[in-house]
Amino acid sequence: MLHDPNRIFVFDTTLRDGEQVPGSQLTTPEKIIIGEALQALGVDVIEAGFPISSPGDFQSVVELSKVVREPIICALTRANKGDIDCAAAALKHAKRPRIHTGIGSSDMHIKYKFNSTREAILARAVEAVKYAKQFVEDVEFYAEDAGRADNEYLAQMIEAVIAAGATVVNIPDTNGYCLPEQYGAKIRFLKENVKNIDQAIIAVHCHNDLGLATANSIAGLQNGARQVECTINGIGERAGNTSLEEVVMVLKTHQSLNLHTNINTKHLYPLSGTVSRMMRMPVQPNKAIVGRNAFAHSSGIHQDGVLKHRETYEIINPEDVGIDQSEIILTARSGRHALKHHLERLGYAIDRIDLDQTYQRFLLLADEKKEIKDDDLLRLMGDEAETNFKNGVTINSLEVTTGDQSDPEATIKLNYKGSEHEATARGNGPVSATIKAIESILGSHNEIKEFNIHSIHGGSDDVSKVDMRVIHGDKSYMGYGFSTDIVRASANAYLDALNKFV
Ligand SMILES: CC(=O)SCCNC(=O)CCNC(=O)[C@H](O)C(C)(C)COP(=O)(O)OP(=O)(O)OC[C@H]1O[C@@H](n2cnc3c(N)ncnc32)[C@H](O)[C@@H]1OP(=O)(O)O
Ligand SMILES: CC(C)C(=O)C(=O)O
Repeated sequence: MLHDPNRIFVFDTTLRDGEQVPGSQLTTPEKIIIGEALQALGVDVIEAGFPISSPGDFQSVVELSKVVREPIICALTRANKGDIDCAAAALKHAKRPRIHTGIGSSDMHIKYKFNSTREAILARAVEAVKYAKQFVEDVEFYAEDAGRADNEYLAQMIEAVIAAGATVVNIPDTNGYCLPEQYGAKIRFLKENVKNIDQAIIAVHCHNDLGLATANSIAGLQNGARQVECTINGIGERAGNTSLEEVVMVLKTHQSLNLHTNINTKHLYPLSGTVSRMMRMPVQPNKAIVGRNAFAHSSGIHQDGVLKHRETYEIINPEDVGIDQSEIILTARSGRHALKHHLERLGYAIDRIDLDQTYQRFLLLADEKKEIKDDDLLRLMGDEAETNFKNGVTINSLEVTTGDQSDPEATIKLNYKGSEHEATARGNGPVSATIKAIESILGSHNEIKEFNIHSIHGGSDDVSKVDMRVIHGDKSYMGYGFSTDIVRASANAYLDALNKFV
């Protein structure tokens, strides 16, 4: 029934299973932003919510259905009429609606959750699919806890729900229990033993309780499943779901699997950041594909290799997932090649430096600090004073008003081109007001790519250190500023960067 037998349909459930993470609940406008980004990413199905669960979730499915028109919009239900009625109502504006209904299929669920029998549960499954079919053509059935279900019984259930009209049959490893070989064999068993299986698409929906969600999903796809259910950053109930970016990049990297998706992988990293911020779920630094360290190299042998030929230590081109470039992080485990690379990047003429001697001094500093940043290198090279304010744009005074009753406002007096200039500006915070005031005097706007505030010792009365990367033309300049006032430290950092090119 599929045009392309090797095409994998990506079913994203960030807004439903992902949103089951405690503290990650989204508002309707947030769901719409993520939904539109998922559409741009190229997912085939968006599971938008569980409409019966709350009026807010119902409304989110309604609103998302109105504006996100390309992917199928799916709503989850239990196997009962009330849930299905509610999902059908929530999907009434969807261009391509799908109801996702289902029930537990393992003896554990049948006995303890439902206090029921296999026969009665199978009958409820069929009834739910038939009922959902009265509202929409596209009905997906989930056999909850299929990972622990008896394969013979599961096959009977799947055959019955396909006969009742299910277009997609989802075989969830709800508790992340299976080994990849077991899960792959389960999908193969269904392919071989369910008579009408070719009338539906098999979906894999794996949880990560043993860290096997991606491996299990791939095993399922290798054995005949053609829809993968996943979430951005792998978020979801308990240890999470299969991570969309992982499964997509496995398929892209291993062309020999001969399976492909419609995902525009360059959107993966930006969308990971959006989801992380909106759901208040930081991405672990070593997370595959989208973690901060996924393309960061910090040990000398690796750094040397990457600098000589990126692919010695990178199986994925960071640009393919929307990351500008890999990072070479200087630590006490770095070698001369990495140090030279950073010194050259900061504009030092390497032929005028005694690299061995600099490297020894670098190691002493690196043993004291976990990471050597640009400002540490500048200080190591004794260069900071030289670049700081060398073109003479300096601050004479800075007054800032801020609070929660009006927009923050900054008035700044700068020494610029031999005379004093004053400007006032408003922003969404005191730092943005100050930067805008500086820019109105200098008559230029520069993008700030990175902006970090650190306290040196830790107290609220501490000196803050601000570093920022300012983009000017096709170059970027680091700026550093210090002050007990974070706004003043930010202004100092901005001017430090500006003075390198003004
Ligand atoms: C594996 C998954 O991720 S499934 C999705 C999980 N997501 C959620 O649960 C979030 C949304 N859930 C909710 O908002 C609420 O739990 C609701 C609205 C669905 C139900 O709330 P309540 O009616 O108060 O029931 P509660 O959640 O306490 O218990 C679940 C009931 O549903 C039944 N049930 C559970 N799964 C199913 C199913 N697939 N089909 C039919 N009934 C089911 C349980 O047996 C229990 O019924 P009982 O009251 O007869 O014992
Ligand atoms: C609702 C189903 C698909 C689910 O989330 C699970 O079984 O994990």
